[in-house]
Amino acid sequence: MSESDLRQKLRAAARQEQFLEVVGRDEATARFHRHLTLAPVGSETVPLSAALNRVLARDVVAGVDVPGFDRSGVDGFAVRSADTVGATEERPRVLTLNAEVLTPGQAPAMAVEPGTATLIATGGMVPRGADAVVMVEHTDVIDGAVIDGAVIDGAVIDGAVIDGADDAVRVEFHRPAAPGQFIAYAASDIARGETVLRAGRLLTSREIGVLAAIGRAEVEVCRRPRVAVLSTGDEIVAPGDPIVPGKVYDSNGAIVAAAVAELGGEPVPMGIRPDDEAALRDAVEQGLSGCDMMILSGGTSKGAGDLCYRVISRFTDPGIVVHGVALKPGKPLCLAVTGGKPLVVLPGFPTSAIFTFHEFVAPVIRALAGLPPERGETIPATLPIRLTSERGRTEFSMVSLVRTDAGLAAYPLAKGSGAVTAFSHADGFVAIPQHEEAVEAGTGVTVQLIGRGVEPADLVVIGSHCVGLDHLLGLLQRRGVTVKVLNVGSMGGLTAARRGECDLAPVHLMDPATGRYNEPFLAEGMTLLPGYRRLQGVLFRPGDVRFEGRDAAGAMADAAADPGCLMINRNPGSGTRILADRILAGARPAGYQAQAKSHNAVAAAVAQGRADWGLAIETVAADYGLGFLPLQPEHYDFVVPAGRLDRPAVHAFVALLADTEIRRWLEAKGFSAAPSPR
Ligand SMILES: Nc1nc2c(c(=O)[nH]1)N[C@H]1C(S)=C(S)[C@@H](COP(=O)(O)OP(=O)(O)OC[C@H]3O[C@@H](n4cnc5c(N)ncnc54)[C@H](O)[C@@H]3O)O[C@H]1N2
Ligand code: MOO
Repeated sequence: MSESDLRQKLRAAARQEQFLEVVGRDEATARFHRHLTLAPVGSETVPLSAALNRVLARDVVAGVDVPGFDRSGVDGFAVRSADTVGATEERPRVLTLNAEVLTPGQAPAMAVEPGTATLIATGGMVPRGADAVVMVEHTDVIDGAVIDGAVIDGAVIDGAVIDGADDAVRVEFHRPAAPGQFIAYAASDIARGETVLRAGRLLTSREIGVLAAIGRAEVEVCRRPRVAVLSTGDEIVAPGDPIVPGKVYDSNGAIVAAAVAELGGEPVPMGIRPDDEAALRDAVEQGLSGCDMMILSGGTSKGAGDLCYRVISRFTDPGIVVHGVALKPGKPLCLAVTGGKPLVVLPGFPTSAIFTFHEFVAPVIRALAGLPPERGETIPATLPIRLTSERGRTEFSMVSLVRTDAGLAAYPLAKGSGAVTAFSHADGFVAIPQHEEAVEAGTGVTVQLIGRGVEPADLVVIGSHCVGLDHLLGLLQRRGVTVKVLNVGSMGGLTAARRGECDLAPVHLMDPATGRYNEPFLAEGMTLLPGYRRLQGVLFRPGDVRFEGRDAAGAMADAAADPGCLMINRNPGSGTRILADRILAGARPAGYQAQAKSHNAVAAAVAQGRADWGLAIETVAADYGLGFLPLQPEHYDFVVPAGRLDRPAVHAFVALLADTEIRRWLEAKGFSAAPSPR
């Protein structure tokens, strides 16, 4: 490309198209629904064996009674209850046995006349005259040679005829029978003509059981709406393919397809298309022709190459009805309808994509699939930390809920719209109205629950992240201890421990005055469980002579004086930042303001050349193939808040920490796990 062509392209890309009109959530929904038929796309009949997770298309009315006859619920004797009145162990009532045995499936030939009883098995048809069944355990056969308990299954005397007054078999009844005792009357479960299941019901194993009980071999279910799912963007790579920096695995395609299936739709994955208008046009045409609905993601905002919206704008029946919603995440959402079919472009950012999917698209899929609208559940909680928000958009913050003595605390999972994990780790979200800029710590909020709601964990861990701890917690989970982890850094963990929000706060905080780790930070009543040590040092690319073979402090001093040698720093409040500031003693190397939030982020920046050096732990340097100059071991310990030490899950964790096998594993991973001199 010539330089002038390039300049022209740059100018065009820099002058971005604006959103059509940013509207509120309710207005966006109303505009979308106005052009849609929110009803099942059709129905089909399937065998019961294929009915699981389908949605019933019509009410099901029973054509038979269940049970279809008066049925005995026990092995015993069918009697007239009046004949047993006053029976006791000492003065039993004696009845004469009728000459038939009622096994299940066999219609009675004889009535139970006064003074008689008929031997009947569980599931047998109660004969005329009888109004109760007495369990065999509460009787004695006077002529024991013919009948004992084992006979009742029908094996021994099945078909045998006990006739003649001389041969009469008599049975003693030791307690009175209540009328109706152990009889399930015909139609007591399901009556013929009764509506047993209603349209819109999701068929689980339980509903399938009901259908089988009334003799249905097939059932009419809603046809699953076919939903084409397409990811767009030059940078998007299919999972399984190799990846290089700058590219991104297609998570939207997988999550949207799975969510469509969860909602009763049939996802039709169309893979990935690059930012190419013709390719996108073809894909949209193909998706719309074979499906009831199409969902794209990416390329809907203002960036160079955001083509989806342009491709869709050619539809005018009515085509795009919303482009831009006053929500965060989700602003660039594009909702369109063509040929009566919904056509949606979700924002590319994963959290934005899945959030807008659940807000705007899921209700439509449910309706097309025949499912009733989902009822949103809310729960009150308190914000433990201040939450800021962008004015002008209703902001939804994903939160993770933690139980405290004072109720639930809602921890914001502040990872931004680009994160993939925020939605999957969240228990729910809170909305910050569009005119508010912040919600202060301690404010009561209403949490809209997602998924299965709040699941209390046995062990709540809030604080600094470490791969060593990940391993320990994984072992605990496998031993049946449920764990909830929130990585909020050492300072955040300490504050959570002070408020009693966690069982363990992993921390690595050095007191700048004394150089001592963790202990100086403990508040009254807190206990410190000694963990292990991690070697902190300088990360650099192998072969960089500014660092290779040098001592860490000297190399840092020289780097700080060289404007061409870029540092990547850590966030204030992290243990590593405290260490860096202590060693730099007021020096401000180039790059000092760039603050990564984890050891891994420091390593990635150095490995990819966006920075030349930074401080992190040795294990991470090894993972990224980087050089490492050791500075000092830091203590990674666990703060236990007052009153939590005796919890069984904490005990289990303490036992793990003491396990020789585990300490050996930690040593092998580069952590120093020997009892630490303090
Ligand atoms: N100047 C402005 N820039 C942006 C604005 C704005 O108002 N003014 N809005 C921002 C908001 S809000 C969002 S959300 C994003 C969404 O942009 P797009 O929908 O155009 O999405 P892309 O630019 O294509 O991608 C954004 C981001 O997401 C990644 N991505 C895309 N597809 C996938 C996928 N299938 N799986 C995983 N990740 C995906 C992509 O690589 C980008 O990192 O725009 C802001 N910009
Ligand atoms: O609305 Mo975007 O989804 O803020 O990130």
